[in-house]
Parts: sequence; C-alpha cells; structure tokens
Amino acid sequence: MGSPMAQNLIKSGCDVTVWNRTKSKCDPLISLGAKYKPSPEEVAASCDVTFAMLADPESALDVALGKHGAANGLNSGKGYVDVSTVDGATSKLISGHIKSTGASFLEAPVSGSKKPAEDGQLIFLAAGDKSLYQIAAPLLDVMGKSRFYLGDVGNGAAMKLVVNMIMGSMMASFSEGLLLTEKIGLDPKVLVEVVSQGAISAPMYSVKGPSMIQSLYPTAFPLKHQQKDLRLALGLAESVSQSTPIAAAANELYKVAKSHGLSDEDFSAVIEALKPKLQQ
Ligand SMILES: NC(=O)C1=CN([C@@H]2O[C@H](COP(=O)(O)OP(=O)(O)OC[C@H]3O[C@@H](n4cnc5c(N)ncnc54)[C@H](OP(=O)(O)O)[C@@H]3O)[C@@H](O)[C@H]2O)C=CC1
Ligand SMILES: O=CCCC(=O)O
Repeated sequence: MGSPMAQNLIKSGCDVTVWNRTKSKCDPLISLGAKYKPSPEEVAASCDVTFAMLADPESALDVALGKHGAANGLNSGKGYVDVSTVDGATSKLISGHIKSTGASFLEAPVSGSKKPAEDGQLIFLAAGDKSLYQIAAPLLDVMGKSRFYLGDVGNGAAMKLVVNMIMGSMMASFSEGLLLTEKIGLDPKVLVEVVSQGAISAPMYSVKGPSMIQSLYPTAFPLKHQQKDLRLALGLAESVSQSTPIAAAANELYKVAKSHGLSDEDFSAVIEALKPKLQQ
C-alpha cells in the first residue's frame, strides 16, 4: 500500500523521501525520483510531513518510537501521519510520543485496497491534529478520492476497524454461499452474477468472486491483515461491551486459514478454511 501511495505523491510533483525495512522495495520509487534515507528518523528529520504505512500495531510502534524511529527526527513544525491500520490505544500511544517532540500527529487509516491505492482512490479516515489535517489535505487528495475528519485520535482507527470487521464477515459469508451453491449443483458463477444485480451487490464480490471460484487468491489485502483487523475490532467491541458474534465467528475462520499457511494470500482465501480437506 505504501508503495503506490508514495508513487502517486512522486507523480504529482511532491518532493518524496522514502524508507522501508526491506530496502529493495524502495528501488522502484527511487527510480521515479524519490530520495532515500536509511532510517525513519532520517526521513522524519528531512521532511515536513512523514507518512507511515506499516503492517500492524507492533511495526507502527517500532517505526514511530523505536531506536532510529521517526520520533527522533521530529520537532515543532513537522507532522507525522500514520496511515496504517492499528487499534486506537496504539495510535494514542504513538500520538503522545510524537506530540512530546513538538510535532503534530494525525492518524489516517485508509479504506480501499491495492488498486484504489494505485489509482489515487483511497478513502482516508483521519483524526488528530486538525492543523495537520489541513496541511496534509492536498497530499491526501493526491492519494485518495475522499477524506473524513473524525475528531480525536482513536476515532479514525476505530472507524477503520468497524469497516474491516464488516468486510471480514461479508467475505466469510460470501465464501459459504459460493461453496453451498456448488454443493447443491448450482453454478457459483451465476451466484456472483445474481448477487451483483441485487441489494447485496458489492464490488468486492464481483471482483473477487470469479477468482475464488477458480481457487485463485492474488493478494490485494493479505489475509493475515484481515485477521489482525478482526482481532482488533473484537477488542474494540469488547471494550464497550458490544456483542459481535458474527465477527467473532468470522475471526475463527480466518485463524483457521492462517494456520493452513494462507496468511500472505488475499483475504478471499478464507474460503479454503471451509473446504473439507482443510477442516480435518
Ligand atoms: N492491502 C490492502 O488492501 C490494505 C491494507 N491496509 C493496511 O495497511 C497496512 C499495510 O498493508 P499492506 O501494504 O497490504 O501490507 P504489507 O504486508 O504488504 O506491507 C507491510 C509493510 O510493513 C512493513 N513492516 C512489517 N513489519 C515491520 C517491522 N517490524 N518493522 C518495520 N517495517 C515493518 C513491511 O516492510 P517489509 O517490506 O520489510 O516487509 C511493509 O513495508 C496494514 O496495516 C493493512 O492492514 C489498509 C487498507 C487496504
Ligand atoms: O484494509 C483493507 C481494506 C481493503 C478494502 O477496503 O478493499
């Protein structure tokens, strides 16, 4: 996700400096004109606004606050925008440390996957320093089609987790439908077409359905991240005593899929967890 987002910033004429744990993944961006720095600290020290797109809470914390983390390079007048999907507590922890340097903080997780990231069509769910939101807005508009400002830090993270909780359950339910259709002798391709014309139509079903029927799962959104988001969403629900039995059941299915080595496949590979060979 970080790579196509940075690519769009470069193409729009921004002066972009990049860092990634695996340096080779920066090479295409460097070829497009990005500068490279060997640590998050040095990126933050050399940029007005630093964006972070990391896998999970642990990596977001490490890159922001660890040794040679971005916080070491920040000071008053700079901004740090974390667009990773994390839980509110993690985001608040990062925010507190970033703000203690004098810099501003915004969380802005995104809805939309690889293709929307490439096309500059992401949806930003921002929260935190309003002044940084306004400064970052033209950059968010390069990478996205819309943005929501949701108030205090934690609200963007929470909204993102709710969206992905719904998505994870939708995909699990769709998987059951595809397999049931096949088992009763109907054509799952027709199911995809029927669904696409009715009230439960969703781009996700039309885009991923045909490849799921062929047991192909080209990765756009890694299954391990969908399970991470369900886990974090369940924690959020528990924190306010909200019952979420559908999401809890879906989470179990993604855990089964992970245990069968499907972590790095697209999250639509969750269907494999419902196939008899994987249930044994
Ligand atoms: N893919 C999607 O469709 C979407 C993903 N998201 C969210 O965006 C984030 C990124 O997703 P995505 O790009 O798909 O994930 P990837 O797994 O492809 O990329 C994860 C990134 O995090 C880095 N990373 C992981 N662990 C560490 C660590 N310990 N220290 C430093 N860097 C680390 C990886 O570095 P390295 O290259 O070295 O492994 C890589 O740059 C996640 O939070 C995900 O939930 C949000 C919307 C859509
Ligand atoms: O977090 C990933 C979201 C994927 C999507 O919105 O299509």
